[in-house]
Amino acid sequence: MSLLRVAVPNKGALSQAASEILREGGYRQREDSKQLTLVDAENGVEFFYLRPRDIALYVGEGTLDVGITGRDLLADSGAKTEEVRGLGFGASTFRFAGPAGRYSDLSELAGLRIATSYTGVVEAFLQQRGIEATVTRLDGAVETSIQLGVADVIADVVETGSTLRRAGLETFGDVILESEAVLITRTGDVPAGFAVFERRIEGVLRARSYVMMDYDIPTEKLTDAVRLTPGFESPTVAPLHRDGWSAVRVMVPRDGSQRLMDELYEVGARGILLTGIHACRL
Ligand SMILES: Nc1ncnc2c1ncn2[C@@H]1O[C@H](COP(=O)(O)OP(=O)(O)OP(=O)(O)O)[C@@H](O)[C@H]1O
Ligand SMILES: O=P(O)(O)OC[C@H]1O[C@H](OP(=O)(O)OP(=O)(O)O)[C@H](O)[C@@H]1O
Ligand SMILES: [Mg+2]
Repeated sequence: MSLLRVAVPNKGALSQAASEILREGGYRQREDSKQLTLVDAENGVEFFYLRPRDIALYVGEGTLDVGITGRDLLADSGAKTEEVRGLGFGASTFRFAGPAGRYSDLSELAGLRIATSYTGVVEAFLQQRGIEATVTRLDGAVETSIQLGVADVIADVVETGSTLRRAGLETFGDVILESEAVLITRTGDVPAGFAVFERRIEGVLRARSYVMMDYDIPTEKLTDAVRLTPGFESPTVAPLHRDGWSAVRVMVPRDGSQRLMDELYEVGARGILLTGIHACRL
């Protein structure tokens, strides 16, 4: 049986979290950050540790079946790939920035020199808005290019904004693009073995964002309680040995689960328990 070939970021902001999600999905991951490939024959997958910027290219060409990369890098590459789903980590925005207080509107970009590592994204954005400006590609540390007189403004990844602040810069204009880590495949291609891989990743994401809730409730209040906790399909309800009471077991979103416990208590639920989900298939 042929192995599913999966590209994983080898360095940078996405690398650790990408390996973690795969490990939680039951896949073997490298122990040594210099290791470039790893075969997990038991699970039918071979991992290739590559620069996230190159991953869209390999997947677009069909050399590799699946990849984890950033939505912004994917957009910049112009590769023929499809975003299967967001992965809930590596969130960032892509913004224009200039010296603090200097610019406030995108219309001011006309005629300026813009430095960026994402020329594909910036040129497409400018074209779409009908703005003419000079775009210069730099590999990194683009914030410094203004101070060095190479550019008037930059377009770069902003996460906390602290790199910009330290360089005396601030963002202006609309967000160019919102990014996060994404799972990609080649456009129009569903590789063999991908369904299982995707289900495992999906299971990890669900297990991270949901918790299991158990509670006991007077049966006459069951309808009210189930309205608060509808679950995915429907909650499991079992009779308690004590007459007139039921036991409920249901998955609920982790966010807001404490408030939900308060509300259930108000409705009459008792013995309310929250437990983490280690893994799941839905
Ligand atoms: N704080 C961050 N800094 C840089 N990239 C981030 C950050 N948060 C998320 N990302 C995402 O990580 C991807 C960039 O990958 P890249 O390998 O260039 O990471 P990097 O941290 O810039 O690594 P390096 O600078 O060592 O090459 C993009 O998709 C970007 O949106
Ligand atoms: O908003 P922040 O939380 O400060 O993060 C954003 C900064 O992090 C990245 O740089 P990186 O460290 O990857 O260096 P690079 O520019 O050399 O890629 C990015 O290019 C920004 O400079
Ligand atoms: Mg970087």
